[in-house]
Amino acid sequence: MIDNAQLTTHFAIIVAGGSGSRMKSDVPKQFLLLNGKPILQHTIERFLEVLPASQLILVLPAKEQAIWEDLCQEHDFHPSIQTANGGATRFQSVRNGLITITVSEGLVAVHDGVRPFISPEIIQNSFETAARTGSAVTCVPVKDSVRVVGANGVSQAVDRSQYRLVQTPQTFQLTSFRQAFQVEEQSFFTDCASVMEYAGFPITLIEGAYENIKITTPEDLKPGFL
Ligand SMILES: Nc1ccn([C@@H]2O[C@H](COP(=O)(O)OP(=O)(O)OP(=O)(O)O)[C@@H](O)[C@H]2O)c(=O)n1
Ligand SMILES: C[C@](O)(CO)[C@H](O)COP(=O)(O)O
Repeated sequence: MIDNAQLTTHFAIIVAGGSGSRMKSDVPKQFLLLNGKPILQHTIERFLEVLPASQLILVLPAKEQAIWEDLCQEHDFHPSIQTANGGATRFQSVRNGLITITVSEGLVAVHDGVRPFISPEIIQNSFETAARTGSAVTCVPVKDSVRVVGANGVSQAVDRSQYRLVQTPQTFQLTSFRQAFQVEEQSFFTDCASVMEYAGFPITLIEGAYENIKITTPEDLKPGFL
C-alpha cells in the first residue's frame, strides 16, 4: 500500500472505454467474465490493493455504463470510484479521465482495464519509479525472434535484445502528463509513453510481467489458455 501521506497525490486512471472490436463479442471485452467475475472487476481489485477507491478513475464507454452498473449489482462489487466517459480513441479516453483530477501535483498511473493480471508489486514499483524519475513504463523483453518487413515484402532478422514489449501501468508526474496531453492527437499514439515522448519528456522503463497480458482477441480467453 502507498504511504498514507501520499494517498491524496497518487491517482490511477483505468481505461475501459473501448469497444473491443478485435474480441468480436456482443459486449465490450472488459465486461466479459473471467473465473466468474468481470475482467474489469479483477483489474480494479488489483489496484484497490495499492490505492483507495477515492484515487481511482474509471473510464467507461459513454453508451454502455448501464452494463457495468448491472454487473456491479450482480457481483456485489460497490467501490466508490469516480467515472468518466470514454472517447473515440484511447488517447481521448485518457484525456477524459485526466480532467477529473483536480490536484495540481502528484502522480498518475494509466492502466488498461483489460490487463486483469497486473500485480500490486508492479503498480507499487511504477509509482516509486515515477516519483524518482518522472515516468515509469512497464515492459518485458521479447521472447520470440523478430523480423522487420520492408515495403517490398522482404524481411530481415533484427536483434531482439534491443526491443521491449510495452505494457501498462504507465505512470507519470501529473504536471508533465497534463502538458503532454495538450498536444494534438497523432495517429502513432498507441499508449501514454508515446504521447509523453512526443511532448519531449524522457521515458523510464520498468520490469513488467509476461502474465500481464492485454486481453485483445478471442484466443486470449480460451479455456485452459489463461
Ligand atoms: N477509445 C478507447 C479505446 C480503448 N480504450 C481502452 O484501452 C485499453 C486497451 O485498448 P484495446 O485493447 O485496444 O481495447 P479496445 O479499443 O476496446 O479494442 P479494439 O482495439 O479491439 O477495438 C482497453 O482497456 C480499452 O477499453 C479506451 O478506454 N477508449
Ligand atoms: C497501451 C498498450 O496496452 C501498451 O501495450 C497498447 O499500446 C494498447 O494498444 P491497443 O492497440 O489500443 O490495444
